[in-house]
Amino acid sequence: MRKYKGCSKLVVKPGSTQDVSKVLRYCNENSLAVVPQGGNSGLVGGSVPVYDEIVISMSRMNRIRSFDGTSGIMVVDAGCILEVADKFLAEKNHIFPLDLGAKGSCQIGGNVATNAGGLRLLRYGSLHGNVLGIEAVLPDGTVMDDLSTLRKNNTGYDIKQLFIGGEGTIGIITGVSILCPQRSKARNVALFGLESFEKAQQAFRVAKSQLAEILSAFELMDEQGQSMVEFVNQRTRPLDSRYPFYCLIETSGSNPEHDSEKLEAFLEHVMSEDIVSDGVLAQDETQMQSLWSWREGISECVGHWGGVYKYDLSIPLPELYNLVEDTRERLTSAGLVGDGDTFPVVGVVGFGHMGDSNLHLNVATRRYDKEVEQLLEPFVYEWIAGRNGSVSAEHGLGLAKKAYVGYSRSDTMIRLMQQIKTLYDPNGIMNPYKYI
Ligand SMILES: O=C(O)CC[C@@H](O)C(=O)O
Ligand SMILES: [Zn+2]
Repeated sequence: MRKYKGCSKLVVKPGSTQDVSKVLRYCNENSLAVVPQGGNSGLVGGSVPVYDEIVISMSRMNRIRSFDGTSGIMVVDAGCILEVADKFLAEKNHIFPLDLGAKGSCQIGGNVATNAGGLRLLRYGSLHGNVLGIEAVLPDGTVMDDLSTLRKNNTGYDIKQLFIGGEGTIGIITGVSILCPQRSKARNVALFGLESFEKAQQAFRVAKSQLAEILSAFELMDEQGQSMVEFVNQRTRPLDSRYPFYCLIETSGSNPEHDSEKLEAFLEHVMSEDIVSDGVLAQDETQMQSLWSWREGISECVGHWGGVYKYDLSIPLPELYNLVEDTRERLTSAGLVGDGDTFPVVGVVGFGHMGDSNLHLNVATRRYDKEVEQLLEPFVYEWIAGRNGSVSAEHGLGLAKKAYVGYSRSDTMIRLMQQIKTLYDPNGIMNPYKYI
């Protein structure tokens, strides 16, 4: 996205928790600010050094420490790449409970520090539930060893939760223990086109009741986003016609025949009821990946023209797509959207994890433009606050939303967050200048 440019004279790459501890102790004693960095795949600038902070890269701490096949609990170093862990688990008939487009480069420590949501949350829940234990180094070098593998542990405040989504502001995660589900025997993917967002909601309702326990993803794409993927990747569309909306659903269950019958029955039902206009069911793994690529490709393809204003928002479902329409209308009526170099905006795209009410609003531009930015912010955040949504559903706050946390959190909660920050990091060395 190239929006945030970091600036640092020093990158340190610790090889162990003890190394991290020594580095932090030294930095704390000498008031040197640090930025923990995982795979650097975040979208809100959370791992970017703003002035001259020392980057602490976790890439050398990349081991899988242990896996227990009976409980499904895995313990990894923070710098372990998500895809490496998932491939390891595949051999053991398990999966990592989190999956996202950047899996080939993002690191588990970063995923946990940002409480990444991703494509499987609908089925497996958030990291707040799946992470069982954390090993972290506090700013003064103390190692907080809470690498529990217990599923139940009701012994007072659950401190590790502060590190999940804490964005490296109170300490550095060095190890994670996580509950990994059994890999499903059957996986199916279908993509379908719909005439309206109202119909997409109806399809979701039917999917939840008919596919129930096997539904593992319900994703939304709009035509603007799909036409960008088609243009940038030069691909032939999976459906013969174009529709204003598309949904991708995935099922993961234990019985291949039962699951495909269920999905076929679902498709038949929604098509005969005129909820869905057309649909395709992947016949093999290659086709499943191909259908997923129409969804996963959007994030990158929207950046093809130069810049993207990205918003990651939680919105009550019935209102979810209204924001895209309102934003499109706002920028269009200001004369900023169109073909040709004179228009800064190429298109306004909405997509996301519909099953989690999580919208990704992306405004694709030819350049970063003050007028566009002023029309977008604080408009988008005010719009969200007016609907009791969240200004960050799954990407975190980082630098991008530093000024906007108040749209989703009360003064009391912000004060408590500041007090927690001061308690853990009295010298303010941990990932400063970010949201807190
Ligand atoms: O680029 C975005 O706005 C979203 C990225 C990611 O969270 C996704 O769901 O594809
Ligand atoms: Zn997402």
